[in-house]
Amino acid sequence: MIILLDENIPMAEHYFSEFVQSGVDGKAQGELRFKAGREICAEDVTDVDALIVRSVSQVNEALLANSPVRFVGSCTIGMDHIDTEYLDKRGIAYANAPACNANSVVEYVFAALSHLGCDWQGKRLGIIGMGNVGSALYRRASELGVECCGFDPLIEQDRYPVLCSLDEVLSCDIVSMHAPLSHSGPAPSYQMIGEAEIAQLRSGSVLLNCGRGDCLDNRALLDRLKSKADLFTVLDVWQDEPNIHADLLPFVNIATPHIAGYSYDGKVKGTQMIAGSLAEHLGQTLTAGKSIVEQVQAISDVKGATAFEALQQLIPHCYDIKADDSRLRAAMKENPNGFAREFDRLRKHYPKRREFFHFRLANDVLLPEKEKQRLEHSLAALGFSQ
Ligand SMILES: NC(=O)C1=CN([C@@H]2O[C@H](COP(=O)(O)OP(=O)(O)OC[C@H]3O[C@@H](n4cnc5c(N)ncnc54)[C@H](O)[C@@H]3O)[C@@H](O)[C@H]2O)C=CC1
Ligand SMILES: O=C(O)C(=O)[C@H](O)COP(=O)(O)O
Repeated sequence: MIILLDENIPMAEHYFSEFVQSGVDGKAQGELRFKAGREICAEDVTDVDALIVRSVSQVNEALLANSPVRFVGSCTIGMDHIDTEYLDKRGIAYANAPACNANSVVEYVFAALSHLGCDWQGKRLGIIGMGNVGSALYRRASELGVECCGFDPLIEQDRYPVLCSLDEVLSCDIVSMHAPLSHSGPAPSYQMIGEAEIAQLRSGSVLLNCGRGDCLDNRALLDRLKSKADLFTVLDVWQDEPNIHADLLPFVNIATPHIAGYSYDGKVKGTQMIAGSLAEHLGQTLTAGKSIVEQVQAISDVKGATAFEALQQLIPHCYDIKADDSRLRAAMKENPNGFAREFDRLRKHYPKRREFFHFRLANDVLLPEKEKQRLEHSLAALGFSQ
């Protein structure tokens, strides 16, 4: 079997080699091939049986019309790059990796708020899209005592009493976008947050987009930020990636190159899930074992006069979102004519980022009793090891 994979798939050999194992004569019965996701084209798949991609490869008729591909796997949550209608028509099996990096995105949101100095206690959080990511964010924020509500037109309210109108979400102190991209259907999300919705955002509120760039009208956002810089904005996803809008970047408080879901744990889980789906498609059982070494790292020397200040010190030890932001700005400054290349380069060479459960606070922070309790509770709610 010949498998073509996006080169940006960690542990790909570990999980996919068994599909091209040696035959009786010692020769491999197939091949794993790797290519940059954005460059995968029709000529690459003329003899390929399975195609394993990430979000940057457009999988559609133009790519697959003359190929024998029977299985497409995307090691991502999002599926907007896959023309499932076409694959259904051709009888090509496909799979994505639901929730693989949902925890990574949730941690990104808290890292961003912490970096902005936005103490979530007493704030209202509005979530757009209450799927795996949105509901995980909802659960975690609720445990932290944050008042939350969510907008999701595709879920029945009876199933989820926290659901509310988009207007209500937009009136919150923190608005976090986690909708998938869609252009049609009952609730198209393409530019669902446009000029009118942006105008509804309260002065001093925080807007985060960690879903898809096209759900937010970047031009309208820039207009608002230019006329009144009264919002805090966190953009992980952008319109027209990787050609992000250069003029928007300076107005955004935290800017990252679509890496909210890039924890190593989340990415490897995506690889493993898709290898499992391919095995299932082939009627096999995946034999590759777990590839990640679980280790808890102790963090000490954390200080602060409040629980939030202590968290502000602790979180960057685990995930330093400011470093992601600085790398993006520095790369764009150094190479103003090569934004797209820099965006992709940062994604390809993304440092290994472990999720919060790999860390534990090792020192006693000198805090008043009430703050101490809040810190302990917050550490557990955020998923740190004890
Ligand atoms: N920035 C990043 O690195 C990452 C981004 N994502 C994006 O986040 C999206 C959401 O991920 P999950 O929650 O795991 O997906 P999911 O499929 O579990 O849930 C998506 C939810 O959004 C809702 N929805 C659909 N259209 C909507 C609309 N117009 N307005 C509000 N809600 C709408 C759906 O009903 C569903 O409940 C993915 O589709 C992907 O595009 C996911 C992972 C990482
Ligand atoms: O899982 C998703 O959906 C995402 O947005 C991915 O984390 C994005 O990563 P790439 O697929 O673009 O590497």
